[in-house]
Amino acid sequence: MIIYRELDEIQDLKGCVVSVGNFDGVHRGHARLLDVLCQTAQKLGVPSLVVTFHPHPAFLLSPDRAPPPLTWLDRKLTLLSHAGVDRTLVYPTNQQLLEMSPEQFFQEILVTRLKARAIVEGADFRFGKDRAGDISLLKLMCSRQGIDCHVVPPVLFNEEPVSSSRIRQCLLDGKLRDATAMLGRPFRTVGRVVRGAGRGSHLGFPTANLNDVPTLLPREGIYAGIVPLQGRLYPAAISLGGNPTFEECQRKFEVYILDFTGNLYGHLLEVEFIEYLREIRRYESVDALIAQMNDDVSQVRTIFERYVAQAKSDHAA
Ligand SMILES: Cc1cc2nc3c(=O)[nH]c(=O)nc-3n(C[C@H](O)[C@H](O)[C@H](O)COP(=O)(O)O)c2cc1C
Ligand SMILES: Nc1ncnc2c1ncn2[C@@H]1O[C@H](COP(=O)(O)OP(=O)(O)O)[C@@H](O)[C@H]1O
Repeated sequence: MIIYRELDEIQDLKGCVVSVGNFDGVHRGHARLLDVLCQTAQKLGVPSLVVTFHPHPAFLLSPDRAPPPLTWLDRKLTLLSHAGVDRTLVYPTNQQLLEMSPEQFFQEILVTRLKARAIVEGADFRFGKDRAGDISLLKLMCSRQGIDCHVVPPVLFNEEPVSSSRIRQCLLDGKLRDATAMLGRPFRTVGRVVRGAGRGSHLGFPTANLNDVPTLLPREGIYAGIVPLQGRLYPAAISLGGNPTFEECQRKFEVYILDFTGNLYGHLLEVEFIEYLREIRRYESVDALIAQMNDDVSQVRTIFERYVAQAKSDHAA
C-alpha cells in the first residue's frame, strides 16, 4: 500500500475511488465498506484510496473530550493494507481543513486533487466544517459531476450498527467478546516496556509493565492474551489495574509472557486481549496470590491452545 503523508505528495493520480473516514478500529463495518471500495476501484481500473485524518479532528477541536482511539496510526495502516486498499492519504489535520465547507472539501480535495471517479461511504458519513455535509449532499454533488456515489449499509451486530464508539463502550464495560465480534479480530494495543516495582521475577512471574499506550484500554481485570514477539505468538497473562495485595492502587498494564525469557525494557510490545478471566483482588498472603497466578496461567495456556486450533481450522476452511 502506498502511504501519502501530505496532499502534495499525490502527483501521479489519474483517477481513483475514494473513501474518506477515520476508520478507527478498522472494524467489520469498515471491512464491508473497504470491500466495496476495492471492488469498485478494480471495475474502473483505478487505485482505491482511503483518506484518513491524523490527528482525529475531534482531538484538535476538544482534546479533553476526544475519546482515546481503538487503533494507533501504524496499526490502522497495516489493517487498511490487509483489507486490500491500494493507497492511503494520512491527511495532517490542520485549522485550514477544519474550516473547509463541505462544498470546498468536495471540490478542492476529492474532485480537483484526487480526481475521484467514485466515492464510497457509510450512510452516517458527515464531512466539512461542523460536520455540515451529509450523504444526501454528497450524492447531489457527485451526480452534478458525474461521479458514482456508493452508500454502504451498516453491518449489524445484535441488530444495531457496528461502530467504533460502540466497540469502545464494550471494552470499557468489560464486554470483550462483543468487542471482538464487532472488530472481527481481538482488540490489540501497544506500549513501551518500563521498569515496575521489580517484584514480578521474585513471585515467579516477571511482568512487562507498559507505558505510553496510545489507545483506549479495556476495563480493569485479569485477561488471557497473545503477544506477537520475535516472529512468534506467545500466550500472555495480562493484569490491568492495581496491585492491592501490595497496597498499591496505581493502575498498571502488566503482561506476563508464557514460555519467554529475555530483557524487554525499552521495547515496544503489542498485546492482544483474548478473554476476560476475573477481577483483580487483594490476597491475604503473597503465597495465595502466587497460587491464583498459577491458576490464571494454566487457564491462559488452555485458552491460547484453543484459540490457535480455531485459527488453524478457520484458515483451512
Ligand atoms: C496473571 C496475573 C494475575 C494477577 N492478579 C493480581 C491480583 O489479583 N491481585 C494483585 O494484587 N495483583 C495481581 N497481579 C499483579 C501482581 O501483583 C504484580 O504483577 C506484581 O506485584 C509485580 O509487579 P511489578 O511488575 O511492578 O514488579 C497479577 C499479575 C498477573 C500477571
Ligand atoms: N516471561 C516474561 N514476561 C514478561 N517480562 C519478562 C519475561 N521474562 C523476562 N522479562 C523481563 O522482566 C521484566 C519484568 O520483571 P519484573 O521482576 O516484573 O520487573 P518490573 O517490576 O521492572 O517489571 C520485563 O520488563 C522484561 O524485561
